[in-house]
Amino acid sequence: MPPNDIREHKSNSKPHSQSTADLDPPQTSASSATANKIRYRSPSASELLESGLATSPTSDSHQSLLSIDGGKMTAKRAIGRHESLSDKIHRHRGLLLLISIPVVLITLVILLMPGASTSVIEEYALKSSEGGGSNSRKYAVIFDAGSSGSRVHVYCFDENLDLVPLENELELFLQLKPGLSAYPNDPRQSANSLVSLLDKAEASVPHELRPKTPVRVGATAGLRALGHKASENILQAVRELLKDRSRLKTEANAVTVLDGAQEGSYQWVTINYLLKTLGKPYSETVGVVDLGGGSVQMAYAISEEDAATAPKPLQGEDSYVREMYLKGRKYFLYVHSYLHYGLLAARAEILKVSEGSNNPCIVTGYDGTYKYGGKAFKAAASSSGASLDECRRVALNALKVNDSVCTHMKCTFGGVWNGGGGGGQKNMFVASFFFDRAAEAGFVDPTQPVATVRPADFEEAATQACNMKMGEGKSKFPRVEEDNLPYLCLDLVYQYTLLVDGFGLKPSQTITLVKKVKYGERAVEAAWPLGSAIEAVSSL
Ligand SMILES: O=c1[nH]cnc2c1ncn2[C@@H]1O[C@H](COP(=O)(O)OP(=O)(O)O)[C@@H](O)[C@H]1O
Ligand SMILES: [Ca+2]
Repeated sequence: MPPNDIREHKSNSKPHSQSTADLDPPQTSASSATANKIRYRSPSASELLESGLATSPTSDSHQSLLSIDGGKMTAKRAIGRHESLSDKIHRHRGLLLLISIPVVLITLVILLMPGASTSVIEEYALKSSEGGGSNSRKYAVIFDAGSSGSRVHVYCFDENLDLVPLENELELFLQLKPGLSAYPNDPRQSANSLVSLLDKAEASVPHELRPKTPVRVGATAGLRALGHKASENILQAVRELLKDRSRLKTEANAVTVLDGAQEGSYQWVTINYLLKTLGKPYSETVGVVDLGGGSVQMAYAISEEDAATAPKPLQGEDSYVREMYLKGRKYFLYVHSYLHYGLLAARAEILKVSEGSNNPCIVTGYDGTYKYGGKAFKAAASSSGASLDECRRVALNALKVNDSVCTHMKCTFGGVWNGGGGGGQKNMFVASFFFDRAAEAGFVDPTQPVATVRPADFEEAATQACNMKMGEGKSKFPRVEEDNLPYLCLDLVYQYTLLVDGFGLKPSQTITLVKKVKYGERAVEAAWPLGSAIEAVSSL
Protein backbone atom coordinates (compact mmCIF):
# COMPACT_ATOMS: atom_id res chain seq x y z
CA MET A 1 0.00 0.00 0.00
CA PRO A 2 1.40 3.41 -0.86
CA PRO A 3 2.64 5.27 2.18
CA ASN A 4 0.35 8.16 1.60
CA ASP A 5 -2.66 5.95 1.48
CA ILE A 6 -3.95 8.26 4.07
CA ARG A 7 -7.65 8.25 4.17
CA GLU A 8 -8.01 4.57 3.84
CA HIS A 9 -7.66 2.03 6.58
CA LYS A 10 -7.66 -1.66 6.08
CA SER A 11 -9.44 -3.47 8.84
CA ASN A 12 -7.32 -6.57 8.62
CA SER A 13 -6.58 -6.81 12.26
CA LYS A 14 -10.16 -6.43 13.41
CA PRO A 15 -12.31 -7.68 10.62
CA HIS A 16 -15.35 -8.34 12.78
CA SER A 17 -15.57 -5.09 14.62
CA GLN A 18 -14.29 -2.26 12.53
CA SER A 19 -12.36 -0.23 15.04
CA THR A 20 -12.35 3.46 14.46
CA ALA A 21 -9.88 4.24 17.18
CA ASP A 22 -6.99 4.53 14.78
CA LEU A 23 -8.80 6.77 12.38
CA ASP A 24 -8.66 10.46 11.97
CA PRO A 25 -11.85 11.94 13.33
CA PRO A 26 -14.12 13.33 10.64
CA GLN A 27 -13.03 16.89 10.14
CA THR A 28 -16.01 19.03 10.76
CA SER A 29 -14.62 22.51 10.68
CA ALA A 30 -11.39 22.35 8.81
CA SER A 31 -10.29 25.42 6.97
CA SER A 32 -13.09 26.53 4.73
CA ALA A 33 -10.89 26.09 1.69
CA THR A 34 -10.87 22.35 2.19
CA ALA A 35 -14.20 21.95 3.91
CA ASN A 36 -16.03 20.71 0.89
CA LYS A 37 -13.26 18.74 -0.65
CA ILE A 38 -11.80 15.36 -0.41
CA ARG A 39 -10.06 15.35 2.92
CA TYR A 40 -6.53 14.50 3.63
CA ARG A 41 -4.34 14.08 6.59
CA SER A 42 -2.09 16.88 5.36
CA PRO A 43 -4.10 19.69 3.81
CA SER A 44 -2.00 20.78 1.00
CA ALA A 45 -3.25 23.67 -1.04
CA SER A 46 -1.27 26.23 0.87
CA GLU A 47 1.87 24.15 0.83
CA LEU A 48 1.85 24.05 -2.93
CA LEU A 49 1.99 27.79 -3.06
CA GLU A 50 5.64 28.06 -2.47
CA SER A 51 6.83 31.58 -1.99
CA GLY A 52 9.39 33.34 -4.09
CA LEU A 53 9.21 31.10 -7.14
CA ALA A 54 7.81 33.67 -9.48
CA THR A 55 7.07 37.33 -9.59
CA SER A 56 3.79 38.44 -11.06
CA PRO A 57 3.74 37.21 -14.65
CA THR A 58 1.45 40.05 -15.59
CA SER A 59 3.94 42.72 -14.73
CA ASP A 60 6.79 40.63 -16.18
CA SER A 61 5.21 40.26 -19.55
CA HIS A 62 4.11 43.86 -19.77
CA GLN A 63 7.51 45.08 -18.84
CA SER A 64 9.13 43.02 -21.52
CA LEU A 65 6.61 44.05 -24.18
CA LEU A 66 7.20 47.71 -23.39
CA SER A 67 10.94 47.46 -23.41
CA ILE A 68 11.07 45.68 -26.78
CA ASP A 69 8.79 48.28 -28.32
CA GLY A 70 10.73 51.15 -26.85
CA GLY A 71 14.04 49.66 -28.03
CA LYS A 72 12.96 49.53 -31.67
CA MET A 73 11.65 53.06 -31.77
CA THR A 74 14.72 54.44 -30.14
CA ALA A 75 17.04 52.81 -32.62
CA LYS A 76 15.22 54.16 -35.70
CA ARG A 77 15.27 57.78 -34.62
CA ALA A 78 18.92 57.75 -33.65
CA ILE A 79 19.91 57.34 -37.32
CA GLY A 80 18.45 60.67 -38.50
CA ARG A 81 19.55 63.19 -35.89
CA HIS A 82 22.63 64.19 -33.95
CA GLU A 83 21.27 64.43 -30.49
CA SER A 84 21.73 62.11 -27.57
CA LEU A 85 19.37 59.23 -26.99
CA SER A 86 18.08 60.63 -23.72
CA ASP A 87 17.47 64.06 -25.34
CA LYS A 88 15.38 62.41 -28.04
CA ILE A 89 13.42 60.34 -25.57
CA HIS A 90 12.81 63.42 -23.52
CA ARG A 91 11.72 65.50 -26.48
CA HIS A 92 9.35 62.86 -27.80
CA ARG A 93 8.12 61.59 -24.49
CA GLY A 94 4.57 62.69 -25.28
CA LEU A 95 4.61 60.84 -28.60
CA LEU A 96 6.16 57.76 -27.00
CA LEU A 97 3.48 57.71 -24.35
CA LEU A 98 0.82 58.12 -27.02
CA ILE A 99 2.15 55.08 -28.91
CA SER A 100 2.78 52.98 -25.85
CA ILE A 101 -0.71 53.23 -24.40
CA PRO A 102 -2.53 51.60 -27.34
CA VAL A 103 0.22 48.95 -27.57
CA VAL A 104 -0.31 48.04 -23.91
CA LEU A 105 -4.09 48.10 -24.32
CA ILE A 106 -4.00 45.88 -27.43
CA THR A 107 -1.67 43.46 -25.66
CA LEU A 108 -4.02 43.27 -22.70
CA VAL A 109 -7.03 42.62 -24.94
CA ILE A 110 -5.15 39.81 -26.74
CA LEU A 111 -4.10 38.26 -23.47
CA LEU A 112 -7.60 38.30 -22.04
CA MET A 113 -9.50 37.24 -25.18
CA PRO A 114 -11.12 33.80 -24.60
CA GLY A 115 -10.02 31.02 -26.94
CA ALA A 116 -7.53 32.88 -29.08
CA SER A 117 -4.78 32.77 -26.52
CA THR A 118 -5.79 29.96 -24.21
CA SER A 119 -2.27 28.71 -23.83
CA VAL A 120 -1.07 32.11 -22.66
CA ILE A 121 -3.81 32.27 -20.08
CA GLU A 122 -3.05 28.71 -18.92
CA GLU A 123 0.58 29.64 -18.54
CA TYR A 124 -0.41 32.68 -16.54
CA ALA A 125 -2.55 30.59 -14.22
CA LEU A 126 0.32 28.18 -13.63
CA LYS A 127 2.85 30.88 -12.93
CA SER A 128 0.61 32.78 -10.59
CA SER A 129 0.05 29.62 -8.55
CA GLU A 130 3.75 29.33 -8.01
CA GLY A 131 3.79 32.90 -6.86
CA GLY A 132 1.25 32.06 -4.19
CA GLY A 133 -1.91 32.96 -6.05
CA SER A 134 -5.15 31.07 -5.84
CA ASN A 135 -4.74 28.97 -8.98
CA SER A 136 -2.69 26.11 -7.58
CA ARG A 137 -2.31 23.43 -10.18
CA LYS A 138 -1.15 19.98 -9.24
CA TYR A 139 -0.28 17.33 -11.76
CA ALA A 140 -0.08 13.58 -11.24
CA VAL A 141 1.31 10.93 -13.58
CA ILE A 142 -0.11 7.45 -13.00
CA PHE A 143 0.95 4.32 -14.87
CA ASP A 144 -1.56 1.49 -15.03
CA ALA A 145 0.58 -1.57 -15.62
CA GLY A 146 -2.33 -3.86 -16.49
CA SER A 147 -2.11 -7.53 -17.36
CA SER A 148 -2.91 -6.97 -21.02
CA GLY A 149 -1.25 -3.60 -21.56
CA SER A 150 0.44 -0.57 -20.04
CA ARG A 151 -1.21 2.81 -19.90
CA VAL A 152 -0.35 6.23 -18.57
CA HIS A 153 -2.71 8.93 -17.34
CA VAL A 154 -1.66 12.51 -16.62
CA TYR A 155 -4.15 14.60 -14.66
CA CYS A 156 -4.14 18.22 -13.62
CA PHE A 157 -6.11 19.42 -10.59
CA ASP A 158 -6.93 22.90 -9.38
CA GLU A 159 -6.83 23.91 -5.73
CA ASN A 160 -10.33 22.49 -5.16
CA LEU A 161 -9.14 19.18 -6.53
CA ASP A 162 -11.31 19.60 -9.60
CA LEU A 163 -9.87 18.29 -12.83
CA VAL A 164 -8.77 20.98 -15.25
CA PRO A 165 -7.93 20.41 -18.90
CA LEU A 166 -4.47 19.72 -20.22
CA GLU A 167 -4.63 20.98 -23.76
CA ASN A 168 -8.12 19.98 -24.85
CA GLU A 169 -8.76 16.92 -22.71
CA LEU A 170 -9.15 16.38 -18.98
CA GLU A 171 -6.30 13.89 -19.01
CA LEU A 172 -3.49 12.72 -21.17
CA PHE A 173 -4.16 9.03 -21.77
CA LEU A 174 -1.83 6.77 -23.74
CA GLN A 175 -1.69 3.01 -23.94
CA LEU A 176 0.30 0.21 -25.49
CA LYS A 177 0.44 -3.58 -25.54
CA PRO A 178 1.70 -5.91 -24.18
CA GLY A 179 1.95 -5.33 -20.43
CA LEU A 180 4.99 -5.61 -18.17
CA SER A 181 4.24 -9.27 -17.43
CA ALA A 182 4.91 -10.18 -21.07
CA TYR A 183 8.64 -10.02 -20.25
CA PRO A 184 8.89 -12.27 -17.19
CA ASN A 185 12.58 -13.04 -17.70
CA ASP A 186 13.81 -9.68 -18.90
CA PRO A 187 13.12 -6.96 -16.31
CA ARG A 188 15.07 -4.31 -18.23
CA GLN A 189 13.11 -4.88 -21.43
CA SER A 190 9.90 -4.95 -19.43
CA ALA A 191 10.70 -1.57 -17.85
CA ASN A 192 11.84 -0.14 -21.17
CA SER A 193 8.45 -0.88 -22.66
CA LEU A 194 7.26 2.14 -20.65
CA VAL A 195 9.77 4.61 -22.11
CA SER A 196 7.58 6.10 -24.82
CA LEU A 197 4.68 6.53 -22.37
CA LEU A 198 6.98 8.11 -19.79
CA ASP A 199 8.52 10.57 -22.21
CA LYS A 200 5.17 11.76 -23.53
CA ALA A 201 3.63 11.94 -20.07
CA GLU A 202 6.53 13.95 -18.68
CA ALA A 203 6.50 16.30 -21.66
CA SER A 204 2.89 17.17 -20.86
CA VAL A 205 3.82 18.46 -17.39
CA PRO A 206 5.19 22.02 -17.31
CA HIS A 207 8.97 22.00 -16.81
CA GLU A 208 9.02 23.79 -13.50
CA LEU A 209 6.36 21.53 -11.97
CA ARG A 210 8.02 18.24 -12.85
CA PRO A 211 10.04 17.80 -9.64
CA LYS A 212 6.85 18.40 -7.64
CA THR A 213 4.68 16.09 -9.71
CA PRO A 214 4.21 12.61 -8.27
CA VAL A 215 4.60 9.63 -10.59
CA ARG A 216 3.24 6.24 -9.62
CA VAL A 217 3.32 2.87 -11.31
CA GLY A 218 0.62 0.45 -10.18
CA ALA A 219 0.86 -3.06 -11.52
CA THR A 220 -2.24 -5.22 -11.39
CA ALA A 221 -3.14 -8.83 -12.10
CA GLY A 222 -0.35 -9.59 -14.58
CA LEU A 223 2.44 -9.02 -12.06
CA ARG A 224 0.31 -10.41 -9.21
CA ALA A 225 0.11 -13.73 -11.05
CA LEU A 226 3.82 -13.70 -11.98
CA GLY A 227 4.96 -14.35 -8.43
CA HIS A 228 6.99 -12.26 -6.03
CA LYS A 229 10.52 -12.60 -7.35
CA ALA A 230 9.88 -12.04 -11.05
CA SER A 231 7.53 -9.13 -10.39
CA GLU A 232 9.90 -7.51 -7.89
CA ASN A 233 12.72 -7.64 -10.46
CA ILE A 234 10.52 -5.92 -13.00
CA LEU A 235 9.42 -3.26 -10.51
CA GLN A 236 13.04 -2.62 -9.55
CA ALA A 237 13.92 -2.08 -13.21
CA VAL A 238 10.99 0.36 -13.49
CA ARG A 239 12.24 2.25 -10.42
CA GLU A 240 15.67 2.57 -12.05
CA LEU A 241 14.12 3.73 -15.29
CA LEU A 242 12.26 6.49 -13.47
CA LYS A 243 15.38 7.52 -11.58
CA ASP A 244 17.57 7.64 -14.69
CA ARG A 245 15.16 9.12 -17.16
CA SER A 246 12.66 11.26 -15.35
CA ARG A 247 12.58 14.38 -13.19
CA LEU A 248 9.17 13.53 -11.80
CA LYS A 249 8.83 12.96 -8.08
CA THR A 250 8.89 9.32 -7.01
CA GLU A 251 7.64 8.81 -3.49
CA ALA A 252 8.75 5.72 -1.60
CA ASN A 253 6.54 2.85 -2.73
CA ALA A 254 5.53 4.73 -5.86
CA VAL A 255 6.20 1.63 -7.95
CA THR A 256 4.26 -1.36 -6.61
CA VAL A 257 1.96 -4.23 -7.33
CA LEU A 258 -1.41 -2.90 -6.19
CA ASP A 259 -3.34 -5.31 -4.10
CA GLY A 260 -6.70 -6.11 -5.63
CA ALA A 261 -8.71 -4.37 -2.92
CA GLN A 262 -6.67 -1.20 -3.44
CA GLU A 263 -7.36 -1.36 -7.18
CA GLY A 264 -11.08 -1.83 -6.52
CA SER A 265 -11.28 1.06 -4.08
CA TYR A 266 -9.42 3.41 -6.44
CA GLN A 267 -11.91 2.45 -9.15
CA TRP A 268 -14.80 3.29 -6.80
CA VAL A 269 -13.23 6.67 -5.98
CA THR A 270 -12.66 7.39 -9.69
CA ILE A 271 -16.25 6.77 -10.72
CA ASN A 272 -17.86 8.50 -7.75
CA TYR A 273 -15.50 11.46 -8.05
CA LEU A 274 -16.41 11.90 -11.71
CA LEU A 275 -20.13 11.54 -10.94
CA LYS A 276 -19.71 14.03 -8.06
CA THR A 277 -21.33 11.64 -5.61
CA LEU A 278 -18.47 11.78 -3.10
CA GLY A 279 -19.62 13.51 0.07
CA LYS A 280 -23.18 12.24 -0.35
CA PRO A 281 -24.74 9.53 1.85
CA TYR A 282 -23.39 6.08 1.04
CA SER A 283 -26.68 4.97 -0.49
CA GLU A 284 -26.36 7.71 -3.12
CA THR A 285 -22.96 6.54 -4.28
CA VAL A 286 -22.65 3.98 -7.06
CA GLY A 287 -21.02 0.57 -6.95
CA VAL A 288 -18.37 -0.57 -9.41
CA VAL A 289 -17.29 -3.73 -11.13
CA ASP A 290 -14.04 -3.71 -13.09
CA LEU A 291 -13.44 -6.74 -15.30
CA GLY A 292 -9.78 -6.75 -16.24
CA GLY A 293 -7.87 -9.42 -18.09
CA GLY A 294 -6.44 -11.10 -15.00
CA SER A 295 -8.72 -10.09 -12.15
CA VAL A 296 -12.16 -8.69 -11.48
CA GLN A 297 -13.05 -6.30 -8.68
CA MET A 298 -16.33 -5.29 -7.12
CA ALA A 299 -16.64 -2.37 -4.69
CA TYR A 300 -19.59 -0.54 -3.16
CA ALA A 301 -20.29 1.46 -0.03
CA ILE A 302 -22.17 -0.28 2.76
CA SER A 303 -23.75 0.85 6.03
CA GLU A 304 -21.72 1.04 9.22
CA GLU A 305 -23.89 -1.74 10.68
CA ASP A 306 -23.18 -4.07 7.78
CA ALA A 307 -19.49 -3.20 8.00
CA ALA A 308 -19.53 -4.21 11.64
CA THR A 309 -20.82 -7.66 10.75
CA ALA A 310 -18.32 -8.27 7.96
CA PRO A 311 -16.97 -11.81 8.18
CA LYS A 312 -13.30 -12.56 8.53
CA PRO A 313 -11.64 -12.69 5.12
CA LEU A 314 -10.42 -15.99 3.76
CA GLN A 315 -6.86 -16.85 4.63
CA GLY A 316 -4.37 -14.75 2.70
CA GLU A 317 -7.09 -12.39 1.44
CA ASP A 318 -7.52 -8.70 2.19
CA SER A 319 -10.19 -7.63 4.63
CA TYR A 320 -13.58 -6.97 3.10
CA VAL A 321 -14.13 -3.45 4.37
CA ARG A 322 -12.07 -0.30 4.03
CA GLU A 323 -12.88 2.90 5.80
CA MET A 324 -12.33 6.12 3.92
CA TYR A 325 -12.97 9.81 4.48
CA LEU A 326 -13.93 11.58 1.31
CA LYS A 327 -15.32 15.08 1.07
CA GLY A 328 -16.03 15.15 4.78
CA ARG A 329 -17.89 11.87 4.93
CA LYS A 330 -16.81 8.53 6.27
CA TYR A 331 -17.50 5.59 4.00
CA PHE A 332 -17.35 1.88 4.64
CA LEU A 333 -16.35 0.38 1.37
CA TYR A 334 -16.93 -3.28 0.67
CA VAL A 335 -14.32 -4.36 -1.85
CA HIS A 336 -13.04 -7.65 -3.15
CA SER A 337 -10.79 -8.64 -6.03
CA TYR A 338 -10.84 -12.08 -7.60
CA LEU A 339 -7.50 -13.07 -9.08
CA HIS A 340 -7.78 -15.46 -12.05
CA TYR A 341 -11.29 -14.27 -12.82
CA GLY A 342 -10.53 -11.43 -15.19
CA LEU A 343 -11.90 -12.23 -18.64
CA LEU A 344 -8.70 -13.60 -20.18
CA ALA A 345 -7.82 -15.58 -17.07
CA ALA A 346 -11.37 -16.93 -16.82
CA ARG A 347 -11.08 -18.37 -20.31
CA ALA A 348 -8.25 -20.51 -18.98
CA GLU A 349 -10.34 -21.51 -15.93
CA ILE A 350 -13.23 -22.53 -18.17
CA LEU A 351 -10.96 -24.50 -20.53
CA LYS A 352 -9.39 -26.23 -17.52
CA VAL A 353 -12.81 -27.63 -16.60
CA SER A 354 -12.88 -29.64 -19.81
CA GLU A 355 -9.28 -30.72 -19.25
CA GLY A 356 -7.85 -31.21 -22.70
CA SER A 357 -11.08 -32.39 -24.34
CA ASN A 358 -13.71 -30.48 -26.28
CA ASN A 359 -15.38 -27.57 -24.57
CA PRO A 360 -19.02 -26.54 -25.06
CA CYS A 361 -18.12 -22.84 -24.85
CA ILE A 362 -15.90 -22.84 -27.94
CA VAL A 363 -17.57 -21.59 -31.11
CA THR A 364 -18.66 -24.39 -33.46
CA GLY A 365 -15.94 -25.40 -35.91
CA TYR A 366 -12.94 -24.05 -33.98
CA ASP A 367 -10.05 -26.25 -32.96
CA GLY A 368 -7.03 -24.46 -31.51
CA THR A 369 -5.01 -23.57 -28.46
CA TYR A 370 -5.53 -20.75 -25.98
CA LYS A 371 -2.43 -19.30 -24.38
CA TYR A 372 -2.54 -17.49 -21.10
CA GLY A 373 0.05 -16.81 -18.42
CA GLY A 374 2.73 -18.85 -20.21
CA LYS A 375 0.48 -21.92 -20.44
CA ALA A 376 -1.42 -23.47 -23.33
CA PHE A 377 -4.97 -24.84 -23.10
CA LYS A 378 -6.80 -26.94 -25.64
CA ALA A 379 -9.63 -24.89 -27.09
CA ALA A 380 -11.73 -27.09 -29.34
CA ALA A 381 -15.45 -27.06 -30.08
CA SER A 382 -17.57 -30.13 -29.40
CA SER A 383 -18.57 -32.09 -32.47
CA SER A 384 -22.16 -31.13 -31.68
CA GLY A 385 -21.09 -27.46 -31.48
CA ALA A 386 -21.23 -24.87 -28.72
CA SER A 387 -24.15 -24.89 -26.33
CA LEU A 388 -25.34 -22.05 -24.14
CA ASP A 389 -26.74 -24.35 -21.45
CA GLU A 390 -23.71 -26.61 -21.26
CA CYS A 391 -21.35 -23.64 -21.33
CA ARG A 392 -23.33 -22.14 -18.44
CA ARG A 393 -22.73 -25.31 -16.42
CA VAL A 394 -19.01 -25.21 -17.14
CA ALA A 395 -18.83 -21.51 -16.23
CA LEU A 396 -20.65 -22.12 -12.92
CA ASN A 397 -18.21 -24.91 -12.23
CA ALA A 398 -15.20 -22.69 -12.99
CA LEU A 399 -16.60 -19.92 -10.77
CA LYS A 400 -17.17 -22.34 -7.88
CA VAL A 401 -20.52 -20.69 -7.29
CA ASN A 402 -21.85 -23.32 -4.92
CA ASP A 403 -18.68 -23.68 -2.98
CA SER A 404 -19.14 -25.38 0.37
CA VAL A 405 -16.83 -22.81 2.04
CA CYS A 406 -19.77 -20.44 2.05
CA THR A 407 -21.70 -21.48 5.11
CA HIS A 408 -22.50 -18.61 7.47
CA MET A 409 -23.03 -15.74 5.06
CA LYS A 410 -24.22 -14.79 1.60
CA CYS A 411 -21.48 -15.35 -0.93
CA THR A 412 -20.62 -14.24 -4.39
CA PHE A 413 -18.47 -17.20 -5.45
CA GLY A 414 -15.47 -19.13 -4.22
CA GLY A 415 -16.58 -18.66 -0.62
CA VAL A 416 -16.31 -14.86 -0.74
CA TRP A 417 -18.75 -12.68 1.22
CA ASN A 418 -21.08 -10.67 -1.00
CA GLY A 419 -21.00 -7.51 1.12
CA GLY A 420 -24.66 -7.71 2.09
CA GLY A 421 -25.98 -5.54 -0.78
CA GLY A 422 -27.85 -2.33 0.06
CA GLY A 423 -28.16 1.17 -1.37
CA GLY A 424 -24.53 1.49 -2.44
CA GLN A 425 -25.01 -1.42 -4.84
CA LYS A 426 -28.27 -0.14 -6.35
CA ASN A 427 -26.53 1.56 -9.26
CA MET A 428 -23.68 -0.45 -10.68
CA PHE A 429 -21.06 1.04 -13.01
CA VAL A 430 -19.46 -1.86 -14.81
CA ALA A 431 -16.21 -1.24 -16.66
CA SER A 432 -13.40 -2.58 -18.83
CA PHE A 433 -14.09 -5.88 -20.61
CA PHE A 434 -17.82 -5.69 -19.91
CA PHE A 435 -18.00 -2.57 -22.05
CA ASP A 436 -15.55 -3.82 -24.67
CA ARG A 437 -17.21 -7.19 -25.25
CA ALA A 438 -20.71 -5.70 -25.29
CA ALA A 439 -19.46 -3.31 -27.98
CA GLU A 440 -17.88 -6.14 -29.99
CA ALA A 441 -21.06 -8.19 -29.65
CA GLY A 442 -22.94 -5.24 -31.09
CA PHE A 443 -25.40 -4.33 -28.33
CA VAL A 444 -23.48 -1.26 -27.18
CA ASP A 445 -22.34 1.71 -29.25
CA PRO A 446 -18.54 1.91 -28.92
CA THR A 447 -18.53 5.62 -29.69
CA GLN A 448 -20.58 6.43 -26.59
CA PRO A 449 -18.91 6.70 -23.17
CA VAL A 450 -21.64 4.76 -21.33
CA ALA A 451 -24.48 2.39 -22.09
CA THR A 452 -27.42 1.20 -20.03
CA VAL A 453 -27.94 -2.54 -20.35
CA ARG A 454 -29.17 -5.54 -18.34
CA PRO A 455 -27.26 -8.75 -17.59
CA ALA A 456 -29.92 -10.44 -19.74
CA ASP A 457 -28.48 -8.60 -22.77
CA PHE A 458 -25.27 -10.59 -22.33
CA GLU A 459 -27.28 -13.81 -22.26
CA GLU A 460 -29.20 -12.82 -25.36
CA ALA A 461 -26.00 -12.05 -27.26
CA ALA A 462 -24.52 -15.31 -25.93
CA THR A 463 -27.44 -17.25 -27.40
CA GLN A 464 -26.52 -15.87 -30.83
CA ALA A 465 -22.79 -16.42 -30.37
CA CYS A 466 -23.17 -19.98 -29.08
CA ASN A 467 -25.43 -20.86 -32.02
CA MET A 468 -23.19 -19.61 -34.80
CA LYS A 469 -20.44 -21.37 -36.71
CA MET A 470 -16.93 -19.92 -37.02
CA GLY A 471 -17.54 -19.07 -40.66
CA GLU A 472 -20.58 -16.95 -39.82
CA GLY A 473 -18.78 -14.90 -37.17
CA LYS A 474 -17.74 -11.99 -39.34
CA SER A 475 -21.18 -11.39 -40.76
CA LYS A 476 -23.10 -11.97 -37.52
CA PHE A 477 -20.71 -9.98 -35.34
CA PRO A 478 -18.87 -7.56 -37.62
CA ARG A 479 -17.26 -5.70 -34.71
CA VAL A 480 -15.63 -8.73 -33.10
CA GLU A 481 -11.86 -8.87 -33.32
CA GLU A 482 -10.72 -11.99 -35.15
CA ASP A 483 -8.76 -13.39 -32.19
CA ASN A 484 -11.82 -13.10 -29.97
CA LEU A 485 -14.24 -14.84 -32.32
CA PRO A 486 -13.68 -18.47 -31.11
CA TYR A 487 -14.27 -17.27 -27.55
CA LEU A 488 -17.29 -15.03 -28.05
CA CYS A 489 -19.79 -17.60 -26.70
CA LEU A 490 -17.47 -18.28 -23.75
CA ASP A 491 -16.86 -14.59 -22.96
CA LEU A 492 -20.52 -13.61 -23.05
CA VAL A 493 -21.64 -16.64 -21.03
CA TYR A 494 -18.94 -15.94 -18.49
CA GLN A 495 -19.92 -12.29 -18.21
CA TYR A 496 -23.59 -13.16 -17.69
CA THR A 497 -22.72 -15.88 -15.17
CA LEU A 498 -20.36 -13.58 -13.27
CA LEU A 499 -22.97 -10.84 -12.94
CA VAL A 500 -25.97 -13.00 -12.13
CA ASP A 501 -24.70 -16.14 -10.40
CA GLY A 502 -21.48 -14.61 -9.11
CA PHE A 503 -22.40 -11.11 -8.02
CA GLY A 504 -26.08 -11.88 -7.53
CA LEU A 505 -27.56 -9.22 -9.82
CA LYS A 506 -31.00 -9.86 -11.27
CA PRO A 507 -30.94 -10.61 -15.02
CA SER A 508 -33.33 -7.69 -15.49
CA GLN A 509 -31.47 -5.15 -13.35
CA THR A 510 -30.25 -2.16 -15.32
CA ILE A 511 -26.53 -1.54 -15.05
CA THR A 512 -24.32 1.10 -16.61
CA LEU A 513 -21.53 -0.13 -18.81
CA VAL A 514 -18.87 2.51 -18.66
CA LYS A 515 -15.80 3.37 -20.70
CA LYS A 516 -15.63 7.03 -19.77
CA VAL A 517 -17.56 9.27 -17.42
CA LYS A 518 -18.68 12.75 -18.41
CA TYR A 519 -17.17 15.47 -16.25
CA GLY A 520 -18.52 18.81 -17.36
CA GLU A 521 -18.22 19.02 -21.10
CA ARG A 522 -15.54 16.37 -21.38
CA ALA A 523 -15.25 12.67 -20.56
CA VAL A 524 -12.57 10.91 -18.52
CA GLU A 525 -11.46 7.25 -18.65
CA ALA A 526 -13.36 5.18 -16.10
CA ALA A 527 -10.21 3.61 -14.68
CA TRP A 528 -8.60 3.27 -11.24
CA PRO A 529 -5.59 5.59 -11.87
CA LEU A 530 -7.70 8.70 -11.21
CA GLY A 531 -8.42 7.43 -7.68
CA SER A 532 -4.71 6.93 -7.16
CA ALA A 533 -3.95 10.41 -8.54
CA ILE A 534 -6.44 12.00 -6.16
CA GLU A 535 -4.72 10.27 -3.27
CA ALA A 536 -1.28 11.28 -4.54
CA VAL A 537 -2.07 14.99 -4.93
CA SER A 538 -4.01 15.04 -1.67
CA SER A 539 -0.85 14.42 0.27
CA LEU A 540 1.22 17.07 -1.50
O1 LIG B 1 -7.84 3.18 -18.75
C1 LIG B 1 -8.50 2.39 -19.41
N1 LIG B 1 -9.31 2.83 -20.38
C2 LIG B 1 -10.05 2.01 -21.13
N2 LIG B 1 -10.06 0.69 -20.97
C3 LIG B 1 -9.29 0.17 -20.02
C4 LIG B 1 -8.47 0.97 -19.21
N3 LIG B 1 -7.83 0.18 -18.35
C5 LIG B 1 -8.22 -1.07 -18.63
N4 LIG B 1 -9.10 -1.09 -19.63
C6 LIG B 1 -9.79 -2.26 -20.17
O2 LIG B 1 -9.50 -3.41 -19.38
C7 LIG B 1 -9.05 -4.45 -20.20
C8 LIG B 1 -8.02 -5.34 -19.55
O3 LIG B 1 -7.60 -4.89 -18.34
P1 LIG B 1 -6.10 -4.97 -17.82
O4 LIG B 1 -5.12 -5.25 -18.86
O5 LIG B 1 -5.94 -3.71 -17.06
O6 LIG B 1 -6.19 -6.23 -16.87
P2 LIG B 1 -6.03 -6.31 -15.31
O7 LIG B 1 -6.80 -5.16 -14.75
O8 LIG B 1 -6.66 -7.62 -14.92
O9 LIG B 1 -4.58 -6.24 -15.02
C9 LIG B 1 -8.45 -3.76 -21.39
O10 LIG B 1 -8.50 -4.55 -22.50
C10 LIG B 1 -9.36 -2.58 -21.55
O11 LIG B 1 -10.51 -2.96 -22.22
CA1 LIG C 1 -7.16 -2.99 -15.18
